[in-house]
Amino acid sequence: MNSLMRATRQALQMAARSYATKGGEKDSMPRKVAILGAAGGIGQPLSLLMKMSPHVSSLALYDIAGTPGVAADVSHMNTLAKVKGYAGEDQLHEALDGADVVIIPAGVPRKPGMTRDDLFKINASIVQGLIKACGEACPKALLNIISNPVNSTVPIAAETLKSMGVYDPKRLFGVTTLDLVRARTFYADAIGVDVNSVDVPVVGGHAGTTILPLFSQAKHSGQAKKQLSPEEIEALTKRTQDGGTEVVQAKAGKGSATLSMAYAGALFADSCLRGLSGAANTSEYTMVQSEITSCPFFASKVRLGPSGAEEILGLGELNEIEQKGLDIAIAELTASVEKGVKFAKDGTL
Ligand SMILES: NC(=O)c1ccc[n+]([C@@H]2O[C@H](COP(=O)([O-])OP(=O)(O)OC[C@H]3O[C@@H](n4cnc5c(N)ncnc54)[C@H](O)[C@@H]3O)[C@@H](O)[C@H]2O)c1
Ligand SMILES: O=C(O)C[C@H](O)C(=O)O
Repeated sequence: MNSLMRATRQALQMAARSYATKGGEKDSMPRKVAILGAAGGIGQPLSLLMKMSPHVSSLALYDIAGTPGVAADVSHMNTLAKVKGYAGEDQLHEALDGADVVIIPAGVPRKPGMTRDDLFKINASIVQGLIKACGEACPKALLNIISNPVNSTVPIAAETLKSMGVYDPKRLFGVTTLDLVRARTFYADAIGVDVNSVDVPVVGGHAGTTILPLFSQAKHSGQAKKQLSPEEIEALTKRTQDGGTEVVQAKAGKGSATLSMAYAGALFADSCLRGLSGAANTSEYTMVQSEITSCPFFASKVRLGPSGAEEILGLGELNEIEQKGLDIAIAELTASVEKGVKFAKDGTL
């Protein structure tokens, strides 16, 4: 195995975090992962990365079209997972049947000048339809929602599953991992330390000011080359909140983050799989149904286990600026959650 392949596989093993199960043994459970929207900008590299995961034995690639090609391509990789492509709605249930984890990057991305909420009109129905199929075909699967606006699509998913009588709040996740990935990268660059040693909590939601990095709680090892001023922290906060827009503008009409999102989505899905297998110390920041703030859905650190989100951890101590940011985030996030719930209940767009 050459060094690039080894490094990539190691990265997929969650940056060399332990993959021992509680009993200290390697997981041997066959795990099925389904990706809905697998032929898209995120879906294709995400399919590649999940095919490289040592935790996936079966990979179902679903999209409205284009998946036979993606599946044929990815299936030639000499890694564990057996790959099958599914195209069109009449193959959706088969794709989902027996899935342990379903990753959903289906839907339209932003163009310059748009907010994530501008995607609501199209993506709300797409997510609702796909979640309904999940509720029918694999109600016990862990659902990883990537489709924007995440602040509304997660509550839409919850309401849809509730109306079917199969909602388990421990099994529904909004994927906010890209915000963590960005905050770590930007912070490590700013203070001049090894990015692998950096940890920055990012809580709240996944749009603009609802993305709240907590740099006062940032950790790293090694000697920082620079101490950051309050102005520099403010700029880092803004850059983290606007990370998605930075990519949308750079792509100039050709979509939003796909490669970094596929990486982030693979990290999160991999943690879900390790949690399912009982791996110790598995936690991620993710949006879940939550009581740690007044907002019914909120992203914070969550301990993952065999039943999904087993513990929602608190926010820790916030400084005065972060506390103000939290108040702003909660107000905006609550409105987006309500919008999602209303759509799911009466179809209001
Ligand atoms: N959560 C995050 O951090 C994050 C990051 C980046 C992008 N996103 C979001 O992810 C979504 C996808 O982005 P992309 O760049 O991959 O877009 P894309 O247009 O490249 O791909 C989307 C795919 O979804 C498919 N699709 C549409 N309707 C579908 C349906 N009913 N069933 C199955 N598949 C369907 C399309 O055919 C397409 O292949 C967007 O909403 C984007 O805003 C979220
Ligand atoms: O910004 C977007 O529209 C896509 C995604 O939410 C991101 O953060 O990159």
